[in-house]
Amino acid sequence: MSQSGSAPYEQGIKLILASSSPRRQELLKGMGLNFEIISSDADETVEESLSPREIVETLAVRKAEAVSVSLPVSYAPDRTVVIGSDTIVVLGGEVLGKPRDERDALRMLSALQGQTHEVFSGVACLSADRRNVSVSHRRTKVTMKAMDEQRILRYIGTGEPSDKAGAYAIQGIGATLIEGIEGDYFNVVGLPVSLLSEMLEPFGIRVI
Ligand SMILES: Cc1cn([C@H]2C[C@H](O)[C@@H](COP(=O)(O)OP(=O)(O)OP(=O)(O)O)O2)c(=O)[nH]c1=O
Repeated sequence: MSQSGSAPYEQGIKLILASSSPRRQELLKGMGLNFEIISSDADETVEESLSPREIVETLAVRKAEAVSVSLPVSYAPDRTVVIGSDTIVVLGGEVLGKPRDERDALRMLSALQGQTHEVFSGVACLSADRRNVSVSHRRTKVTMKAMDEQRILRYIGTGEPSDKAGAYAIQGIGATLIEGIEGDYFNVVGLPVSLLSEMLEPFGIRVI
């Protein structure tokens, strides 16, 4: 996937996305950057006392660190930057991650319908030697239309909710369930690209 002559390789830096999320891969591609994908197998359990911001930032760092420690020696640790990210949905203090099964998706969507919730995405950028670490997050408010159970079940039947925080995808059929948003749309999809571009600059990676 890496190519010479394209950012950030022209700057002599390798970029790695520590994510198996197709959404994050597409969004990073959309920034015009060349990168490699190495999925992280980091444990995603966190202490219940953490705030939403702390959860997404902790997990973003954990995912990036898990990949950085497993890199082969051919990656120059001071010239390799790893990106990790994590997204959660928060409704009235309750954190909603990815649904365990369809029943869990029904529970989540029944709670979210007709309400405004928040989506938090954390982003971590770190040099593979872990000398430079940058971590931040964005928060977006999303209002979902009121829906009856039949409509929710039909949406679950599309299969779209299964691997998405809060059991919906704003970028898919789920868009038709959304009344409005306040804040960064890309943050809801899983990667706040505008924030990420600012975070990459101190690592010598300029998007434009
Ligand atoms: C709210 C919402 C979430 N999502 C997705 C983004 C994330 O992929 C997922 C949240 O789960 P995450 O645990 O953040 O990410 P992941 O397991 O998919 O990928 P990885 O840990 O390897 O990076 O929910 C959407 O695609 N659309 C949405 O509207």
